[in-house]
Amino acid sequence: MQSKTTSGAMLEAMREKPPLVHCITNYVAMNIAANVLLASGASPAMVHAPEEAGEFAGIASALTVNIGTLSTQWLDGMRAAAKAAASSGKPWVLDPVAHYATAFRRQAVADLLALKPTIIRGNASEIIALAGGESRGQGVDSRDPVEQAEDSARRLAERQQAIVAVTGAVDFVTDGNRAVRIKGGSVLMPQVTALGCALTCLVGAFAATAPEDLFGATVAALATFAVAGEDAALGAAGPGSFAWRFLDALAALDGEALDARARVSIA
Ligand SMILES: Nc1ncnc2c1ncn2[C@@H]1O[C@H](COP(=O)(O)OP(=O)(O)OP(=O)(O)O)[C@@H](O)[C@H]1O
Ligand SMILES: Cc1ncsc1CCO
Ligand SMILES: [Mg+2]
Repeated sequence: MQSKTTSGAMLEAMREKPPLVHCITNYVAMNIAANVLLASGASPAMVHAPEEAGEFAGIASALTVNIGTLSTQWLDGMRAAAKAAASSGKPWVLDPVAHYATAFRRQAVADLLALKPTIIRGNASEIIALAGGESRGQGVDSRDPVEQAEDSARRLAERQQAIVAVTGAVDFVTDGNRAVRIKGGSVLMPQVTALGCALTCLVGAFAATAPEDLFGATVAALATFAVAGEDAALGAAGPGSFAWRFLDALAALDGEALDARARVSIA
């Protein structure tokens, strides 16, 4: 890999010193996202009220913002938190859930992009639309292959000066200059709601652990999901048993196994 420290070393470092991760995510995702962070060794806190979100972002080591179940109040909290994170130089991750669906979401994402997220994580339909292309997404679900979003991701990364992660059957990460693909996971993953949202929070956790290598941190989070997803699929009878097996697989994964099994290639 291209980073100085490996994905596995980052996972071990996170477990050694659990980072406090400020997550503003949606109602659907809050529980699974918090459990994903705990199983991976991070310390999640779901804080969205505008009265406290800015203050809390000052305490946490990284922020993640997800517009899945948006309201005006929540958006106020997101803006306050993003401003606080940006002004104190902390990494913050944007998950632009279904931003193409309504005028309210489009405006919200434009406002948040102006606050310069350090990392953007979305599915292929979201990233294509964010770069100005025609996406086939339906609500929160992607209907485009990741390969089709790769050029969009590169353009978006250059325009925003951010790292862009596109997830799907084969994930893609770019900073506009470098790019990698990550294989793994399971077809059951998009059958379990909010796993992508939970992954966005985990990207924040790795970014908090390795703020000096945000590209490597993003790859580490995606590789962690890819390997744990393969393990969880082994005995799963369907999405229900996959979901609990996935948490167990995350908790059981160690740095050595992650490095040995991560399938990351330069794109
Ligand atoms: N067909 C697939 N095969 C393997 N892994 C997959 C597949 N589709 C998605 N994944 C994995 O599922 C995880 C979530 O990515 P996905 O693209 O489904 O997010 P999302 O659409 O934002 O999800 P949500 O909105 O439900 O939170 C990622 O780790 C991704 O690699
Ligand atoms: C189903 C759903 N609706 C709004 S957010 C969300 C979680 C997956 O993105
Ligand atoms: Mg999503």
